[in-house]
Amino acid sequence: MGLQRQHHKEHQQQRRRQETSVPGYRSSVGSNRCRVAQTHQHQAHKTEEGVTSSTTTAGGRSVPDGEGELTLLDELLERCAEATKSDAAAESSHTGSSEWAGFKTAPELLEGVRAVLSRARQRSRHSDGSALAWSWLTLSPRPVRVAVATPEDGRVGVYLTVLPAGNGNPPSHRPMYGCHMLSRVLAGEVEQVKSNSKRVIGRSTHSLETPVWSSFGGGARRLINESFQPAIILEVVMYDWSRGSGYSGSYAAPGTSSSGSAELRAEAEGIGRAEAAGVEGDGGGESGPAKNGILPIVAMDACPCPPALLFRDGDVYEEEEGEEDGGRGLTLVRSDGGAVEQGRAAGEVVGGGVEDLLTADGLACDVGGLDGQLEDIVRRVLSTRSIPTELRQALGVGHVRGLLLHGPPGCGKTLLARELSRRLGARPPKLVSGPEILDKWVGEAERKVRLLFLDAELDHERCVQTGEDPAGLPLNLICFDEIDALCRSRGSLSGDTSGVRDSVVNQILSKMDGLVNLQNVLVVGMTNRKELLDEALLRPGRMEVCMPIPLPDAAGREQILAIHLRKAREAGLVSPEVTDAALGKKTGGFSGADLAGLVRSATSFAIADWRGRLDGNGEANGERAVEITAENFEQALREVDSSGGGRRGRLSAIGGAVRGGLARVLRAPRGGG
Ligand SMILES: Nc1ncnc2c1ncn2[C@@H]1O[C@H](COP(=O)(O)OP(=O)(O)OP(=O)(O)O)[C@@H](O)[C@H]1O
Repeated sequence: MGLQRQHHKEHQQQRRRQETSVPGYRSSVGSNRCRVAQTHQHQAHKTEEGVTSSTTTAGGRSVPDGEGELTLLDELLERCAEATKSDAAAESSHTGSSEWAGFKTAPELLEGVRAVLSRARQRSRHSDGSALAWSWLTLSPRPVRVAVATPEDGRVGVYLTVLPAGNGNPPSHRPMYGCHMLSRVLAGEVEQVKSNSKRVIGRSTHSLETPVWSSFGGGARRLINESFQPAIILEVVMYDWSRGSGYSGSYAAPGTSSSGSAELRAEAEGIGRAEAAGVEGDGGGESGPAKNGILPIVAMDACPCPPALLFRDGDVYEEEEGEEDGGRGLTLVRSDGGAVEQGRAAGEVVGGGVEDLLTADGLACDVGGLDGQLEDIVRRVLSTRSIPTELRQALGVGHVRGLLLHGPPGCGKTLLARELSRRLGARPPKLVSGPEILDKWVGEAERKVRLLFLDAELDHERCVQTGEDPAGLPLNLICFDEIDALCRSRGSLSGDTSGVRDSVVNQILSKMDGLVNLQNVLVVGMTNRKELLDEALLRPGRMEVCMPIPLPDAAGREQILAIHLRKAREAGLVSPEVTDAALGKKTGGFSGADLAGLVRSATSFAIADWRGRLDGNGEANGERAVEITAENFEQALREVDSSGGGRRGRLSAIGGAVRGGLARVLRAPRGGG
């Protein structure tokens, strides 16, 4: 108690200091909404997995990450304390959630949760990997999961789910079978959790509408969560391992189940063992063992389970229901009491995305000059994903899991990958750049790589456990820009970073083609320096399809110009004398980026012309507002050419070819050697 209280006290002081140093920053429990909104403002600036992180924008101000996290954590603690009190009162008056309390009572659970949160707060003072869970809570729409063990055969999983604002949430939750679940909104706009459960007592059916806690026993439930505001929801899943139910997460009951991601489990349980052995500074006190019958922590990590895994589309649930006491469900009700409708998660295309792309026209509208490449990508990478599984199995082929886009800068590699992921990604795509992954902390880069593959692995694991057909799994697209920064030939570097890079290469290789044969992953790598890549990465089964993305030819340049002039043309702001064909001929050696720059430059000349024509009243002398003319393009060509456009593209293409040739020569086995 002592040390923990001391930490808490210190932190309260720190928070008070924050309040005075950050204008407008409030910390009372009543300011939850503001806090959560801030949290999500931060989140909006993040890349997946919080790969880059420096500051939080809170109401336009800059707040160091750590401070924001700690304050949020404190607040959750306060909330838990309040909840414990109110539930204790409810139970003592027999009005609370005691019906499911045969397993553990709400106050006891909350005590356990509080203990976990307290420890997490202490740990988050250290800038080591274990603090990641909390930074993740504040940065990610995915839940942080804290697993709390009971001394008997059961285990209690605690999910803190951070829901982002708006409609981009996964719409429904998938329960673990045979679990009991409770949920409470700890902070945020969602104030009421309404249970749709129906229970038959005697001859009458009672609808259970508990405003705060909801309990569930196995089977399906639904979380309808479109268009509500950000919230942090605490869910407690009580799970009896001994029943061997179909729990689909990454934790396994100690000593059980050989399926699934052993690595993840090992990682989680590794932390757990360390916790149980008191390796990480516990501080004793409230979080000591077996308080209220709950061992406070077995494991805590940045939760690998995205809501999309736990919570799936409601329609799916309708099918899975049909148990005797069906009709279970969970509806989140907006704080304004408004209707909450069911919706699909943003970007949830699933399967249909592949079908749509099969003509290659779907992509061609935004990416120019790469028709041949698009057709090849569709044929080599996507076609197996569009045929029935039986046919694919009869053909004896697996899916291609890796695609490498390589070529000179500015020719559309990143653009193509983005378009692919936008149109194809059933899961929100993960786009990271190689240098972002590298980290000064030992093991951190590898961990970031593992996290990138986590969703796919968990999906896969769920299929293994439930016997579902993995062919129906949504595709996880992982894009590494500048992959040469990560996957250099092993042993080619010297100095401090060489070991890190080598083990990152190993990590990526093992994820792409490891023991678990993930069919639901497509890794897209992009590079200007293919010759630097580790050859093992390029072998079939890994980055199997290597697609050159060269400088566009005249026809390609026409297409790209048409794309970049499309909007202005539609608005009637481009002179008819400007033709893509004529411009295409004049821009030999230009990359797509050069052409985009050319259009921007011509537009700037057109705007300058228009401004020059304005009279004193701001009227453009009766002429059309802005018109991009052929003359503007001539000016732009002179400007862009003098700054190296085109020439740069040509040189870089020549440089690439020379480097590639050299690398091949150097790698070739020496004759007679
Ligand atoms: N084929 C293309 N079609 C349309 N626009 C293009 C094309 N190629 C490049 N562009 C334009 O150039 C910009 C930069 O291209 P992109 O970042 O995709 O190039 P890249 O090949 O990934 O370059 P780098 O290797 O330097 O990262 C794009 O956002 C787009 O505006």
